[in-house]
Amino acid sequence: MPHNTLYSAFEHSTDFLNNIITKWDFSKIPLIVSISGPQGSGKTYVSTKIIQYISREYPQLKSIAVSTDDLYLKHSDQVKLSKEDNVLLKGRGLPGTHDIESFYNILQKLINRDNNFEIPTYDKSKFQGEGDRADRENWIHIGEKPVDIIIVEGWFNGFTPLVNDDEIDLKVQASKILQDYNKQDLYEINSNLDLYQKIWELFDYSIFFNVDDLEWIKDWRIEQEHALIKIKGSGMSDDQVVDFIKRYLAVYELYYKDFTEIGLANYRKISNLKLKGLKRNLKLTLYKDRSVKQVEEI
Ligand SMILES: Nc1ncnc2c1ncn2[C@@H]1O[C@H](COP(=O)(O)OP(=O)(O)OP(=O)(O)O)[C@@H](O)[C@H]1O
Repeated sequence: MPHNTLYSAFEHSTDFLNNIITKWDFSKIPLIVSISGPQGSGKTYVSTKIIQYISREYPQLKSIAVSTDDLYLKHSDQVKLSKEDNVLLKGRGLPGTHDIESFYNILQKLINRDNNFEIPTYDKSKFQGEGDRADRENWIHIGEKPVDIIIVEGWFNGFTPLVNDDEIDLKVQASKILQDYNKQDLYEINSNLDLYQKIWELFDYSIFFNVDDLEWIKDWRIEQEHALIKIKGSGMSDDQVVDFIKRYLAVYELYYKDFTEIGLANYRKISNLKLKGLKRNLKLTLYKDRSVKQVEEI
């Protein structure tokens, strides 16, 4: 593949995927690809373009994109969770705020090639921005034809928990951001993350965005909010954005560096011999303008 940094993240992603799609035996099992990257790095942008590309280049294949955001807890369940002490779980976003069982069951249905069912989506504008599951007419409807390619987009896809509290304590010692939080709260996030591993294990391949400076997330998020204010007339102030992003930064401090070094750790057995030699992760290191600085397959 051309490791050309003039190519966009989308072009690198489709090069990577072409290699897999042309060898994949779709009569056996659908292909599940994770797209992971920090807030604002371009996951939705790239996923959407990939889906359009697949329907153009491989019209016989049916593809869908789902986001882990779609499986946030229903508003009533998030309200219950927010009443507990952990400040990191007050509001949607972090490990522990998703309906993991439903998420897992949906992926299993897709793997089993079920048809005629629906995948929930999430409406962030409900309850004055607190969000809730969207109305049923806005869910993804899987029709008669089962799905061949599933893109699963999520900001902490593939993150693996630290093995014990001592490891977390070491991270806390090294991070000012983490020192603002109660250690028990961090331990709880870590055990919540453990519950997502069975979902990550269903991912066959992973494309992820690596950034050199996590401070960019704030600027990207501020940029998004300014765009929203322009369109809708309201949105968060810059200070509110900084406050909002703080909880997320704690999770990056705990797991991001480790994840970007190894990529997706566990995986479903790939039955197709033709695919055995292919690396499972496409790591795209981005510049702040989201152009590609470095391309690695790991
Ligand atoms: N490669 C790109 N070229 C041009 N614009 C881009 C590119 N990638 C992303 N954008 C723009 O940047 C903004 C953020 O991108 P996007 O919503 O895809 O990020 P995200 O990672 O899905 O963020 P979040 O986790 O907040 O949903 C969008 O306005 C998008 O159109």
